[in-house]
Amino acid sequence: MQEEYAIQVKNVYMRFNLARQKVDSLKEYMVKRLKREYIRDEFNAVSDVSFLVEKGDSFAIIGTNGSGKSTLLKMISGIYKPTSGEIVAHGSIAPMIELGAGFDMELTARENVYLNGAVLGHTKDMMSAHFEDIISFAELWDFVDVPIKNFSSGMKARLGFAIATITKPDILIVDEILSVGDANFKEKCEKKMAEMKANGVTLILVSHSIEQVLSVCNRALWINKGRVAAIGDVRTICDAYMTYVTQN
Ligand SMILES: Nc1ncnc2c1ncn2[C@@H]1O[C@H](COP(=O)(O)OP(=O)(O)OP(=O)(O)O)[C@@H](O)[C@H]1O
Repeated sequence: MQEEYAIQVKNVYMRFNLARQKVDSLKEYMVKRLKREYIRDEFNAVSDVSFLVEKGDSFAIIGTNGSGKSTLLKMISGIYKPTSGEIVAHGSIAPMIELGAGFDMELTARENVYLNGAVLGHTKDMMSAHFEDIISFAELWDFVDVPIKNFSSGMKARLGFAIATITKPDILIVDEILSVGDANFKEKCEKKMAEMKANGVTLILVSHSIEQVLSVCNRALWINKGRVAAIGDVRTICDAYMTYVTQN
């Protein structure tokens, strides 16, 4: 793989097993399995997906509900191992994928900054050095010693985004979670993403807001039923996707 690429995804598949019937106990499960009555449906959430993200690109992944966007992001972040295929990433990755991932709901915002920092591979000193900036960006000074189980989803997203971006990753992966933020926070995040972009950070963004995708990204992948529908310049791909959505 050539070094100008931040991420290479090659012929990637992700297969899930779905239980067809409800089983209430382990005993019932074992009996059904022995009798071969327990049937599982296998399906590919992602099928034969290949693409390259160049260093410094802001790359959007768009598609309808259930098309495989989050599954793809989880594989790129190393949360899921592809069933087959290969993913190579050059550089450190900060994933902001699931709201609250890397957080302990019983701990305070202050404690979670250190916990989440450790999950992302950063030292305590590093997190202390950035602590004030993180809380300021998230605008959470009034809640810094409150357990985050009492936070709204927008407050959790603010904290997660502030931690993920303060540590200057090479590749920032942002899933739909920004959608829970209010208009002011969304604007702040977009500004921050633009600043990171200017500093050469590669961004991968999943969003249902075509407006946001067009304002933040330069390239896009449209994924449909787990397969690549189209890939290229952001405007061309968004136009094709919007035409498809309005016709279906
Ligand atoms: N852990 C899992 N086990 C089984 N099926 C799963 C799992 N995670 C996702 N799926 C299924 O895989 C498909 C793709 O899901 P995914 O969350 O990647 O879609 P998405 O494009 O991110 O959707 P949305 O826009 O609704 O967030 C869906 O049919 C979903 O039900």
